[in-house]
Amino acid sequence: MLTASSTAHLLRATAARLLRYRAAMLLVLLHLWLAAPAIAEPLQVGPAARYLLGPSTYHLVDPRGFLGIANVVHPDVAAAFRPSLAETPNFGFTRAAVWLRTELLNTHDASARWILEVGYPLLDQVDLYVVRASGATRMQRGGDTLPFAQRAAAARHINFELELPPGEPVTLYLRVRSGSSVQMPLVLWEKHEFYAADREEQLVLGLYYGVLVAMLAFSTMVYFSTRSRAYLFYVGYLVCYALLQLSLNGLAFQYLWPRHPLLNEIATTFFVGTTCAFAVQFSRSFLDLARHSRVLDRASLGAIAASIGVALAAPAFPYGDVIQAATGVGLVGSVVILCSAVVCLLKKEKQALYLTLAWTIFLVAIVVFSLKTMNVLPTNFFTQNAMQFGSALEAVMLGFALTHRYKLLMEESGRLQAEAAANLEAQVRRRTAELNQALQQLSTANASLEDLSQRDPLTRARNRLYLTRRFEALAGRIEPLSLLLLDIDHFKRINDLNGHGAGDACLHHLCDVVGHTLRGGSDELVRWGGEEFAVLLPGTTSEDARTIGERLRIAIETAPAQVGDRRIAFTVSVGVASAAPDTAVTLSTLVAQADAALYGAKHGGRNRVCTGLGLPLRDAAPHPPALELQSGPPA
Ligand SMILES: Nc1nc2c(ncn2[C@@H]2O[C@H](COP(=O)(O)OP(=O)(O)OP(=O)(O)O)[C@@H](O)[C@H]2O)c(=O)[nH]1
Repeated sequence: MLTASSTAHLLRATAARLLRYRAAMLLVLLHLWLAAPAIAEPLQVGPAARYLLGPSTYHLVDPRGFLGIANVVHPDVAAAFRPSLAETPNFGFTRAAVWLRTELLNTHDASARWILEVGYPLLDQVDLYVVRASGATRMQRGGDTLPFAQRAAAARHINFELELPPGEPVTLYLRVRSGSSVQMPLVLWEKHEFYAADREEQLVLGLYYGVLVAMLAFSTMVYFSTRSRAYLFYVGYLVCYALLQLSLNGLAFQYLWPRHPLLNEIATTFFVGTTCAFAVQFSRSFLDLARHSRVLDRASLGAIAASIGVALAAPAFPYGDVIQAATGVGLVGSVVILCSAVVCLLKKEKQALYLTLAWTIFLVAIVVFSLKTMNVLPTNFFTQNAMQFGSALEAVMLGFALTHRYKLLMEESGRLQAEAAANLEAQVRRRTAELNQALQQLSTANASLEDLSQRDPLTRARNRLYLTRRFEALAGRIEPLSLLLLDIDHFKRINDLNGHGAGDACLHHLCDVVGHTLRGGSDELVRWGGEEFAVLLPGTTSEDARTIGERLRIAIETAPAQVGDRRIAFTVSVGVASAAPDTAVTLSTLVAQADAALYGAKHGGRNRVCTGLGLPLRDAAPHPPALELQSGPPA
């Protein structure tokens, strides 16, 4: 305790300093002394479980923070205290030490235990002096610069345990200094009620964080399924925002880092910065802002840079400086997001509607909470938890926004898939058609090659290969079959007299004449080699074959070839071979028979038709056969 003389000395020194540094303040104080109301009656603490002390407190602002308890209990200084009147005495951001004084009188229960709760968890130093009527003073320290374990009750708000002897007035002095805003929601609780209320509050907060965690899980899953970065930024925003809320309401200090008051101090400003950065980046990405407004996109980038600056400054600069910058950044970020959402909404971007609603709800919640803090709105469950309700609703609304976006993404992906499937189908159809066409061309080319391989290149008549295959195809026939062999008479002479080209022309001419003379259908002319031709006559008896041979001979004899300006007449000798119905015969046998008959025709004087007789049909004839019939002009 200080002596009276030392107190007087200290007061004089105080007054001198005030005079020196704050003359204006002194005038105000003098005015206050004159106008100060008499010290009110102590607040009577009775059977109620909870007392709001705000309206019954008096305060004194000590700008330099040099006043101690010994000074403030002095009647002269005590008279300078002013009634707070507000439910929550609020001094904003101030470097001054703030003194609060309230007087209590327990009129009720000797056994009751009391807790004094300071409901603003960010206050750095809160010293409580309990001054008994006897003058005995007891001091307790509190605030978030002390480890959490030093709190009287393990609760998120700063608190002190009090003894209030029945019938004895007790004066409480609270000295507060803080880098944060100095707000003093003071509540006196009956101890059991305090714990019961704390449990209820924890339940509400648990529900709130449950909503945030659910949104977090949902967005994380959607991010991994869509890889859309807007979801990632939203997840970042939710994590930082949840940590910010935990820091602001004291739960982070209670549960996450109770032994690290310094970390607690840094956390708030750090998470304001990161939350703001993620929120703005989320809105940029979500709204595809660069496409809609370059100005707002740049403003967003600026807000993000400032937010990151705040987060980096958090551990490096005093809390009191950074928190003010953080508040400004948070405000600018919110305005930029809201403007971006409204601009996109005006451009008929439907998903901007959700963002606008979400942010409006959040801002309304801030306003409600602020109005409650300013005592414009009453303190009740809703106004007290306005921020929690607002941000939970905001998170849900943003969840709607992301779900809507997810739906759009899925629709787009479905459309692209259907388009791709249709394209693929069309491509397959086109390729199949091309392939079929190529196959068709190939088969035509093959057929053409096949045809070419079975034709004589000079006369374009069929060749031996064709005859062989045709003959094989006739195997198992039941009709008769005949073969003629035609050989131009004295063809060497034609060549010699008219030239080889004229000889070729005669070969062509022969083919034309035979082609026109033969029956259509199955009769076929084949160039057998040189000036020798074969005619296959399926279903033709020996008799008919001879007749056809004779018709061909006459046609050739009577139709000379026209080669340039010359007419070249020539004749042919014809050998006929036949196989009876149902008899097996080989081509070589038939050819040998026809060749023998031709041999007979040549030797018989040429230009005639001879039929082979007595040949064994199954084997090749070793010798020229006897001739049955000779036809042609008289030798
Ligand atoms: N221009 C031409 N001449 C050919 C062709 N093939 C074979 N010759 C000729 O046909 C002639 C056949 O002569 P020969 O075998 O002596 O028979 P030939 O003169 O008709 O006498 P005979 O058959 O006994 O009436 C030869 O001079 C061959 O050069 C051809 O494609 N074009």
